[in-house]
Amino acid sequence: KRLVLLGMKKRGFGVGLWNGFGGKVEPGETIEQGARREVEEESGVHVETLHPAGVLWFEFGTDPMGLECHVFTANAHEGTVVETEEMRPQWWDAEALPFDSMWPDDILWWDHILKRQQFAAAFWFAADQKQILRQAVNAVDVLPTHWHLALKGWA
Ligand SMILES: COc1nc(N)nc2c1ncn2[C@H]1C[C@H](O)[C@@H](COP(=O)(O)OP(=O)(O)OP(=O)(O)O)O1
Repeated sequence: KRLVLLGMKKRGFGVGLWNGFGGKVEPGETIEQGARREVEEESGVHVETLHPAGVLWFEFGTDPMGLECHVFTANAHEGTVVETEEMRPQWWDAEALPFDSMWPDDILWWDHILKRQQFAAAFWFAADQKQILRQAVNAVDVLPTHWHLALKGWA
């Protein structure tokens, strides 16, 4: 059985939802370095090797600011998983994630992760951040580097 570590977000954006570990990239970091740091800050473990899995674009209502989110997977970690100020961690069966308590886009691309198929997706949410009004999910051979720009002529 494949297990996946998710964290229950205890504060801030997405509070009350199970999610992967992540956050904003800091100045001077690559996206991958930012992902590694966020995993460490939020779960206590070090993940040396990260596999790029997908890229997501989110927009909310009429907010002109979108969010580009890069999804990585890791098959191994060093250290002990701990609860942190931001996340309460729990292992889940990869085939039975708690989608009812996750961001609503997750169920729409998770299958690509299970199949190890890279993907590029975009979701236009209502202003309430709950309902998805429009979506596009595509398997890709090569992950786009500037997804939010590339998708202008795509979705
Ligand atoms: C809108 O749909 C989303 N779906 C999924 N699966 N994940 C999302 C969605 N919107 C945001 N996220 C992810 C992206 C990040 O991994 C977290 C949010 O990160 P956070 O706000 O905690 O960023 P930090 O830099 O850690 O913030 P602090 O400075 O407050 O620690 O959710």
